[in-house]
Amino acid sequence: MNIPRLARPLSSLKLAAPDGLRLLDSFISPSEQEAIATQVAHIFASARKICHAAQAERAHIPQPASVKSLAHNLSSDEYYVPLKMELEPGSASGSAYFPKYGDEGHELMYFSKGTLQSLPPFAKDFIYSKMPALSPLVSVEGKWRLTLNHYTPQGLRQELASSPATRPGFPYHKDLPANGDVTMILTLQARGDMELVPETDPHRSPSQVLLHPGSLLVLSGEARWRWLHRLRPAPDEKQRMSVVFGWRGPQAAHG
Ligand SMILES: O=C(O)CCC(=O)C(=O)O
Ligand SMILES: [Fe+2]
Repeated sequence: MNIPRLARPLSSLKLAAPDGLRLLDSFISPSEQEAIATQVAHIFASARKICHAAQAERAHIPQPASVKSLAHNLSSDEYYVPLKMELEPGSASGSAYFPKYGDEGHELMYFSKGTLQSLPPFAKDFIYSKMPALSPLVSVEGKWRLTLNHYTPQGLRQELASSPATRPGFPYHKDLPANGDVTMILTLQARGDMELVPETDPHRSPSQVLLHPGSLLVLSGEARWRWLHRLRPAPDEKQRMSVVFGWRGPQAAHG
């Protein structure tokens, strides 16, 4: 295979890593990170704004008590807002925005259409310019899905109180089949502490991977389909964002 070797095999990976996991440190430069982070922050800011306006509108419509209490009982995981955002002139991208996805401070958004053309411009540019480096594992052709994660630290240190801030994590999961055969996680702004366990032995001590800003973690094969991964909550005041690309090849057997 023509895939670049692990840039940091021993210091970033502790314990045996699953087959199909590759960590590409410094996959993009600091200025590329900055440019992508600006775009992702802008998309989240627009989503919050649209959501806020829609809630304000709903608040003006009197709701029966039964509806109100039902709404309060909804698990936060089930609450998402479908959005159409015009990210480039003349074309609207459909997405689903979760203001709180599990842990407090974790916002998630995915772009649902599954085509390269429906993704925000920064994601298309990234795929066209950077994916050739992953050939032949991944190619530009095929289906693309994009998930954006935004993790805001909670309980920021006050002048007098000394409770440390904690950045939320993302609990153990396996990416949905709809996310395709290869998952690629681009880390922005702050380091992520990832842990992985085999789904058949979830209580064993996890393999650990440090995701440095600018790194790309590639999960395929065993690592994609047979292992679970999570991001540990971190005692850190820095916000972190991740851009997760899911790719399915044109010949893939899965529907
Ligand atoms: O934020 C991360 O690094 C991981 C995100 C993730 O696992 C996902 O979006 O499925
Ligand atoms: Fe994931």
